[in-house]
Order: sequence, then structure tokens, then C-alpha cells
Amino acid sequence: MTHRTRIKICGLTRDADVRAAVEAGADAIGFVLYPASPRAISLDRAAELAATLPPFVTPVGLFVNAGRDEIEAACAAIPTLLLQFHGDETPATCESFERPFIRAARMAPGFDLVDFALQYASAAALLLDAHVEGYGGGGKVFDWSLIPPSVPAPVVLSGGLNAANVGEGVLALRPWAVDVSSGVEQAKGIKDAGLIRRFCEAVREADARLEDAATR
Ligand SMILES: O=C(O)c1ccccc1NCC(=O)[C@H](O)[C@H](O)COP(=O)(O)O
Repeated sequence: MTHRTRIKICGLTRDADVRAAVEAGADAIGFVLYPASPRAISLDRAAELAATLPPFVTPVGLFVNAGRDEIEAACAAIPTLLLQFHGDETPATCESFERPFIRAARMAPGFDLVDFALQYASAAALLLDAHVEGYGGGGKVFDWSLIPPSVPAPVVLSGGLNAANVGEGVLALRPWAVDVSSGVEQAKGIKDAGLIRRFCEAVREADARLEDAATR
């Protein structure tokens, strides 16, 4: 079976960057709806950008301990929105919106990812990120050896990825998807089309190497 690592590009704020990510082959586009982030955009702006996405490219709304009304407003404004909870949201809170969600896990020594995955068993995927100040978007790689051999959930590898290291991550961990923000930026929220392209190419090259190895 051909393995195709899905790609999420996060923290987009500009139309041209959304176009560049879609053209480079991104499967999901993340909009930061966390006001404290330097990449934050309004819900209206996220809805505008989401409306430009072609079929089969998923808008992802990123929240950190947001109020219920805020999340419900986002779901109403962007019906196809995939929710990403990146704060301290409980399983019950994540499940209460009755739509698919990604749950972020902030990886650190001693963190029990298997137990976390069992707690958030209804998550569509677990996004494994570094444990950084400000909850996320830190551009920091966590120790991948902290990931147990078997995680009972689709894994999105995240945290400090870029075109230079993502291939190694795909080959070593074979994640369901990868996610990047800082590694494809000129500045926070300002993406670089060339970096996006090279990131996606690196993922495709790693997938091809996995496919080649599997068919030998
Ligand atoms: O992107 C942000 O500014 C952000 C702020 C607060 C919580 C989460 C945030 N981003 C979530 C993401 O999914 C990022 O892509 C992920 O943290 C990886 O970021 P990076 O290490 O910069 O690639």
C-alpha cells in the first residue's frame, strides 16, 4: 500500500500563502484562532481564507482554552472546520462539539503518551508538539525518542519541523501526518512559498523512499 504522509501547514494569515501551500500539496491549512499568538487571525478572516480552499484541502481551526461560544461560532462560520485543541481542554470538552478534532500533546520527559491517547480516544489524531512557552508554534523539536513504538491513534508529527529534518522524521516515525509553522516562515505568520515547497518536496521524497524500501 502506498504510504502518503499528510501535510498540515499552520498559522497562515495571507491569501498568497494559502495558495502557495495548496499548490505545494498541503492537505490541511491551520488558522490560529488564539488571540495571544502572533499568528492569530480573526474568525472572519479565517472564514475568508477557508472559502478559498479547493475541495479535499481541510481548514483547521486552532484553539487554546477558548470559550464554548467562540468555538461554536467558528464551527458555524466554517462548516468544514477541523478543530485542533492545543491548550488544556479535557476529553469531554473536545468531544462536546460533536465534530472531528485533533488533540495536541506537548511532549516532555515522563509524559505518558499512550495514557493520553487512551484518554482522548475519540480524537481524529494526536498532534505531537514540543512543550514550549505559549502552548505552541515554538519552532522547537522535541526528543522523538519520547514517542513510544506504538501509539493507539493517528500521529501528526509537529514541533520545529522544516525541510531539512522532516524527511528524517517521516522515515523514522512514519507519522500519519506532519505539521509545520515556524519552519516555513520569513516571520511569524508570514510564510515563504519556497520554504513551503521544499518542505512538501522533502515529505514526498521520504514517502518515495519508504515505498521503495517496502517493494524491495
Ligand atoms: O502557531 C502558533 O502560533 C500557536 C500558538 C499557540 C498554540 C499553538 C500554535 N500553533 C499550533 C500548531 O499546530 C503549530 O503548527 C505547531 O505548534 C508547530 O509549530 P512550529 O514548531 O512553529 O512548527
